[in-house]
Amino acid sequence: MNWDDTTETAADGEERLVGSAADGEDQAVEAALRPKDLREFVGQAKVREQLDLVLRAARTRGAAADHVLLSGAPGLGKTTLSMIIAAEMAAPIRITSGPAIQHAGDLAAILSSLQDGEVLFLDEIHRMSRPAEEMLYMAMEDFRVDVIVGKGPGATAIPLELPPFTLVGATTRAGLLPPPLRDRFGFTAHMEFYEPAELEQVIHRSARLLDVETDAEGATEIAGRSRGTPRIANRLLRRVRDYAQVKADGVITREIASRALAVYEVDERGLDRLDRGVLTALLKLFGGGPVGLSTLAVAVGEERETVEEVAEPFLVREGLLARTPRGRVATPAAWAHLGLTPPQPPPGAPGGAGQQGLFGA
Ligand SMILES: Nc1ncnc2c1ncn2[C@@H]1O[C@H](COP(=O)(O)OP(=O)(O)OP(=O)(O)O)[C@@H](O)[C@H]1O
Repeated sequence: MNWDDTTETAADGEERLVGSAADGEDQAVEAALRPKDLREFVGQAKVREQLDLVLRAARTRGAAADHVLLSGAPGLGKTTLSMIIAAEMAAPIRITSGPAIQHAGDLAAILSSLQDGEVLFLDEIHRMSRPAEEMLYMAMEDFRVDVIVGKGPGATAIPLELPPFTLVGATTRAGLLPPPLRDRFGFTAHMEFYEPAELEQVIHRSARLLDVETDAEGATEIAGRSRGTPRIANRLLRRVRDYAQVKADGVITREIASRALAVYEVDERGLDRLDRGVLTALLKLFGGGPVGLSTLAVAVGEERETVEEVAEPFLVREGLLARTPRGRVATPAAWAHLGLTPPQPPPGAPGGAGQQGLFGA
């Protein structure tokens, strides 16, 4: 699977309980829920093992760790890992993001004020401006930047020595990084979506920190609806906690989790109202497709972009919908998930209406 295709937009987290970008409430509580060291960090076993080696080796040498590139969808723990890197190196951390660095001078100001060994976390590194990016090449490789003073023919480059530092770049789109930038990272890790059992661990840990009692089945129920993403798991946990406290005795069981998430219209597979609306239209109005994106969007009453960027990535990832050259097509799993029966082909016809794109004879 090419995960770049399945990355949700930053906008989707604003109103959706199952959006993977951080909303205001997430930002307020996430600091409290972040694991503080590699042992507490759940899942991503290979990344943890490799990073542990990189950091131990750097500590042994008494040097700053190699630059680290973390790629993966929003909410999988890139910011958390960057903070862990700083903590494990007993180094301070500076946090900024690509869109905040539009001029090379912005970057020069940050780099020149770094302390020896400091970790610089650069989120959305693929969104930095080109001049800043070029300055970063030299900074990463030689711990030096050329600051340009003046303009036109009289401009001069003044070299500026930097202290050794560790750049941790994070991106949802590793494919968009220019190769010269990608090549300057000593260690690159791709974060995968989490398995349900790993999300259960995240939920139990967060429940302990939030002081809410959760039984094993309650955590399983929430994990199954969390779309492989710790941020969503933590958010659903908070909504289920509200329900448990208002409508029950405060303890999260399977029954309570499932009743709470029914209120929020998040189904047992993590689809919300928008996702189900798209699937329902595709199945009921278009016999499972193929149907063009614009037609589907009109049928759902949403913008084309909303269907394409917000709903579809997860439906594709879940194997419920396929994007084909002839249009959007539902898979057999989509029919099963909504409890509907695919139309049968008339006798002698090659394949059913809903199956033409993907499964036609
Ligand atoms: N492996 C993990 N174990 C426990 N909690 C985790 C893990 N990964 C992420 N979390 C929790 O999920 C939330 C989101 O994590 P984080 O902010 O690090 O994601 P991110 O990948 O940086 O997202 P974005 O790309 O939107 O910045 C945090 O509250 C964090 O505590």
